[in-house]
Amino acid sequence: MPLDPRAPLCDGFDRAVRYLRVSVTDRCDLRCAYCMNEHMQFLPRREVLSLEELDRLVSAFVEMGVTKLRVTGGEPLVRRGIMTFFAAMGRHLEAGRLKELTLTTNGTLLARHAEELAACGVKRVNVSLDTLDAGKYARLTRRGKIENVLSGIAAARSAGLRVKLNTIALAGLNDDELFDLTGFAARNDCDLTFIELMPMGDIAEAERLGQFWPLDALRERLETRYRLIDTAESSGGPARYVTLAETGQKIGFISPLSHNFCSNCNRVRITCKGELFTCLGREGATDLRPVLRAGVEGLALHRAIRDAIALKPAGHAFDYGACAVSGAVARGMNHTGG
Ligand SMILES: Nc1nc2c(ncn2[C@@H]2O[C@H](COP(=O)(O)OP(=O)(O)OP(=O)(O)O)[C@@H](O)[C@H]2O)c(=O)[nH]1
Ligand SMILES: C[S@@+](CC[C@H](N)C(=O)[O-])C[C@H]1O[C@@H](n2cnc3c(N)ncnc32)[C@H](O)[C@@H]1O
Ligand code: SF4
Ligand code: SF4
Repeated sequence: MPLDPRAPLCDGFDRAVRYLRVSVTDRCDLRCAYCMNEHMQFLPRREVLSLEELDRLVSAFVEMGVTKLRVTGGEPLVRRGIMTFFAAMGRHLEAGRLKELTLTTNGTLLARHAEELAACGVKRVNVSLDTLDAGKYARLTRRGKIENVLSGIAAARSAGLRVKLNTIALAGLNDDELFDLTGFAARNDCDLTFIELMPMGDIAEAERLGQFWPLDALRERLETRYRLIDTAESSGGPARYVTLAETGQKIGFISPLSHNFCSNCNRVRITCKGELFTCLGREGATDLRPVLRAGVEGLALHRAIRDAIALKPAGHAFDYGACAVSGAVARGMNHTGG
């Protein structure tokens, strides 16, 4: 008897998968030093799924019980026609199948698209911003202009979108800006989440080790100025939240290295080539593109997705020793979508 497509997607560790992250392009208008090589080679266009194919693929996951969709990349807003994809996904929100449609962006093109995103049903956006210093920003991103991100954040707020800032904790880069970043988030009514740097992509080991700033140390520094109140709040993601007693603002910590959260994982990822990665921190994917392009989706696609998720790994193996990184993944974050 055919399996009910709405039967919960579950892995071998009894973790229900309800959250899909889709990397709609591996391309980006920035070249953040911790994410990609300066001379990054992007995928040839023929390898990338069309927006119509991505729609069919994502819709299969929605039919199978995924309720949260995050669009990411590369930089999702550089993909031509991407607003038609958001508009198309809006139909799943209207039908009540999706509870949340959202995106993670570097913010450079947000000013142009914020109103339209809100019209498609997006309620909040995550904007990556690691420094408030224009010079540092230009160096870190190897080309970015911080004013574009700042106007993107302002436009998102004017469009009624809730903004969460994502900041990678980077030793020697933003460890002197902790209170500036916290103050900026408070003044602009943004949530703020700090993230530990993961060993992914083509970055030299010594550079990774030098940049890593564990969030326990960041938290200790935050405590020199604020009283941190732990909260039980969860967005279903890996972040743990505190409230700053003095300002009432919410600060999140995503600590894959120092506090592994894999046992509660609820997510899988698809790439713009149609690969299904069931774990961000492991090599190995299932190629769904041939099934999708054979025009036999329906049951065959559902079965391929279900079989892959059944084999989802327990978690990553990232570790920073005193002088070596282990468990690193060669695939860049822009490929899988962060
Ligand atoms: N190891 C690991 N890191 C993750 C995972 N999901 C997100 N992250 C890290 O957290 C960063 C921020 O993720 P976001 O895109 O803001 O997504 P989120 O934290 O799930 O978002 P919310 O829905 O706001 O909770 C990513 O860029 C990754 O660095 C995951 O499944 N595993
Ligand atoms: C790969 S980007 C894709 C979306 C968009 N371009 C952006 O920057 O928000 C998603 C997130 O991954 C984070 N990221 C990239 N490389 C990382 C790494 N090695 N460890 C942890 N997070 C990383 C970025 O800071 C960003 O917040
Ligand atoms: S982190 Fe995002 S903005 Fe920076 S290079 Fe990677 S994909 Fe681009
Ligand atoms: S590393 Fe893998 S198992 Fe752990 S939270 Fe991320 S995707 Fe889930």
